[in-house]
Amino acid sequence: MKSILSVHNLDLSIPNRKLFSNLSFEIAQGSLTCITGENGVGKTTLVKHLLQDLANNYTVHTVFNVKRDEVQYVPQLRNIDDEYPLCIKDFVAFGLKKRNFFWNRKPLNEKLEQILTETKLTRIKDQPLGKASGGEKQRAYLAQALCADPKLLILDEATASLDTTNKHELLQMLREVMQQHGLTILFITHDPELIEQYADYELHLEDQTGVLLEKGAKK
Ligand SMILES: Nc1ncnc2c1ncn2[C@@H]1O[C@H](COP(=O)(O)OP(=O)(O)OP(=O)(O)O)[C@@H](O)[C@H]1O
Repeated sequence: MKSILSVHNLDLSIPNRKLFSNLSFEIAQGSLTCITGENGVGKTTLVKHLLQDLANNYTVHTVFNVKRDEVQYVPQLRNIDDEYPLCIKDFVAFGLKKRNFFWNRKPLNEKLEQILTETKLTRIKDQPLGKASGGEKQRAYLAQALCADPKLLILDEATASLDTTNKHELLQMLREVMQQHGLTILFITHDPELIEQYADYELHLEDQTGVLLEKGAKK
């Protein structure tokens, strides 16, 4: 197994509480791993800590086979209210890396349209994101993250507010884009049905430690 991330004997505390003690696990490249555990166990804190180590090149407890700008984190909460003015396409385009002053618009536009197609947003791309449904918003967050060409994509409770149909649609989409873009995905969730159907692995966090379970989702 080629790992994209390995964690060795990590201790992690917040003020007045130890979240993890001697936590060790590896994440396989090209896999979809669900991170599970009770509310407050430390899933989000762990992910944020790993990203900090990566950004600071701190390799005592964590070894990454990606660079920080190859990782996209889609957070649990966003401030997108009904009045949010940007249309879906413009919101998604924020993910494009336009570092070069002389960047050529045509390939970037083609890439944007391709990602809008993959995330089934083409039909509604000119509508305001603020008026989009929960499922459409999640697809827009995913599309924006894909525009940055990540190798590792981390989604925090992306299905929490979605109905069953939309949850399955998002996970099916994730498996498709995973293959098309050669991605590795970490997906924080509480949903056992989604884990059984779509995860290759489950990293279950409990009692200050974690156990990695093989799930073997359909490829
Ligand atoms: N900066 C901080 N200062 C103090 N406490 C914090 C801080 N960040 C997180 N916590 C606490 O750490 C614990 C773990 O929080 P975290 O959000 O990582 O849990 P989680 O497993 O992602 O939970 P959920 O499933 O509810 O999203 C919680 O009790 C939270 O209140």
